Amino acid sequence: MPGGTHDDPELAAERAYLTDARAALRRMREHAEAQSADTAADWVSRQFLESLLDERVAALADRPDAPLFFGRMDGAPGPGVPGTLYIGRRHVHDGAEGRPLVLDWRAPVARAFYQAGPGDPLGWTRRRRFGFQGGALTAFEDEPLDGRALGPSAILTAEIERPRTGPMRDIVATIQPEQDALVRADLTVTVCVQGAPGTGKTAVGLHRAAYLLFAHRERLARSGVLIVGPNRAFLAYIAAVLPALGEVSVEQATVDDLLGAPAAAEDAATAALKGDARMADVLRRALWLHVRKPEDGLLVTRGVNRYRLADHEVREIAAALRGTVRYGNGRAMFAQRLAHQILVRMERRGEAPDDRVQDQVARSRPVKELLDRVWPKVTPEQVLYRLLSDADFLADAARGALDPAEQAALLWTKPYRSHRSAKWTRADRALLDELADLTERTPSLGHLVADEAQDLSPMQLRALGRRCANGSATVLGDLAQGTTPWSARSWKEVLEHLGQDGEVAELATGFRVPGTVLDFAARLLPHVAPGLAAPRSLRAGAGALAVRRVPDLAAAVARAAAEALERPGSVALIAPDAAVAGHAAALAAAGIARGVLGPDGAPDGTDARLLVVPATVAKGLEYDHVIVAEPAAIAAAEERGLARLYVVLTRAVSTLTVLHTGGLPAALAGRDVDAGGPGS
Ligand SMILES: Nc1ncnc2c1ncn2[C@@H]1O[C@H](COP(=O)(O)OP(=O)(O)OP(=O)(O)O)[C@@H](O)[C@H]1O
Repeated sequence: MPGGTHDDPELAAERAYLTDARAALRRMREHAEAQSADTAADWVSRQFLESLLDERVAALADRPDAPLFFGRMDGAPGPGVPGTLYIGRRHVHDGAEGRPLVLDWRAPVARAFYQAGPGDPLGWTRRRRFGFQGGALTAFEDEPLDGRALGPSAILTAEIERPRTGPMRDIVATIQPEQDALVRADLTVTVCVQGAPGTGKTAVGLHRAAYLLFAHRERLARSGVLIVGPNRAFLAYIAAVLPALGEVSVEQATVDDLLGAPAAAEDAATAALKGDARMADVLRRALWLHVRKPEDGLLVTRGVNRYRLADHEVREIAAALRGTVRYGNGRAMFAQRLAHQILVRMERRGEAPDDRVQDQVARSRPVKELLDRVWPKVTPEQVLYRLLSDADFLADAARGALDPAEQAALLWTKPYRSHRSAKWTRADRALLDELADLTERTPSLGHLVADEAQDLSPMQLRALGRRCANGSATVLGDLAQGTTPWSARSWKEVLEHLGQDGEVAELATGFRVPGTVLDFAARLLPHVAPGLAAPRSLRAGAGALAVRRVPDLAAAVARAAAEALERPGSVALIAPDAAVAGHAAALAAAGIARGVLGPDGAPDGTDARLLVVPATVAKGLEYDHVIVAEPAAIAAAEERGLARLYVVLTRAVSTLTVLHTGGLPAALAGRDVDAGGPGS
């Protein structure tokens, strides 16, 4: 029901309202700018106040490209709520009377904009959505909430089909009811979202972070919010969403950023074994094997006096602590408890030592020597080094957890000279993190969002779980897009490894991928995730798919790229990793400007509209036009190659062109595919 043409008086009234709201925002900003930090009592407070005021002024900027409001609700919702509400990215009020002109989309009353429907209008009679071009209000669309069935929203469809240029955009104007329910889930609740490609999981995770920061600003400002994504390209792609929603203080990181980048690679089977949750027990035992049974007592001399603890007393103190506290704390407590017993001896002799004496004894040479024999200081690197290089030590630590063949697989074939020269792999990094936590507690954040979580190993999930142990998490992913040998088979297990109780929700409507393309990719589903239902797309996508057998791949790629570049929006050629350099060179030779994403997802600095993307980096990304070169080679390149291909085939917003020379993988082939689509 699109409404509002250019000379419509109602559209003119809405434009006038926008002008008023912009003027009010300008006044709010001027007011904030006029505030002074001079009232601060001291220099430190002044600095703090100045930065707060700067932040406030920045938050009140009127971004010309981002509409100040995008929706309006009319009706009689109940006492205390105005009959008309405008919903936007932030609160705007009329300075003189404090009258709200625009309501932040995250405010509780704004929920109706996303949730009200003919079945449950929540007291409202009409929802209006606004269409903008640049910063100008150009159209509106009304949806009556009086029981009549709603047609699809033209503004939503236009928003989805708007060509992609640059990084991911926010979706505040068009969040769908089932997405909104996840975005607004309570801070205490861990939400786990299973969703097919393009159902908006990433968007939901980012908007949930923004919502939680609004609803629990103080608490989360203290404890922090972290977004974890699969690689640099993905983080760069999503980086602009939260700042556009006014949230600049959310940390975004890859697992490598958190745990340390790998310095060596290893085979998938070993990595999978190291990522297995059984390693947690092995590591715990390996660390505690360093605590030895005390053989001797303790003799402390102070001046002419000597104080003695019998060997059995020392043993009792060690035994009481062993395994009940973190290793590092245990060492400190062992020293203190020994010193305390010495103090008791002193008191028995009529002395009156104070706490300082206990500290001195705890730091004394005899206590230190005993500590080094019984409860030595060890670093995570020392423990893991020993575990991976000393077969007997590994056998002790892994007894009952790993069989002999698994133990043999863990040992380095060529051990490093020392723990200092060891080159740690990505899986080792998670083990080191576990050991660090067994030694000293990892601080917890308030909330953690983990995207593409299906790819994380149990040990990596445990590492993330530690970082939200006193908070909650939003876990996002798709079991069908699991491409690592340790990819999750069930969300229940993922939540268990993360250490969080959570509800699993499913998003079923695809917003990115046109229907014909999604149906084509879904042929792979029975092979990659047999339990999952085929996703359904919001858009039919006639003419969006072309699958061509070609005699000369390089020539066909160049032709498809040139055709795609004639259309608006971003273009990607996704190819097997090993073929990326060849395609990049061939395109350059054909005179077609292109950028290349590196193996870690870092762009090469060129700003060409066509990007050559290695298949293993494409996860989470999207482009208007996607060309996939040689799907069979993508499928054959790795153990879960069909899942990788499923990811690759679901990156397109408008068109997908699949080019192959030697046939498609059997799982994908069908009689109807070598025809039609873009450019035919
Ligand atoms: N409610 C919505 N309104 C408009 N666009 C939407 C909506 N939900 C999702 N989208 C768009 O659909 C696309 C896919 O969203 P997103 O990347 O969050 O999906 P995803 O489920 O994480 O996909 P993948 O599994 O492939 O990583 C994005 O361009 C996003 O902006």
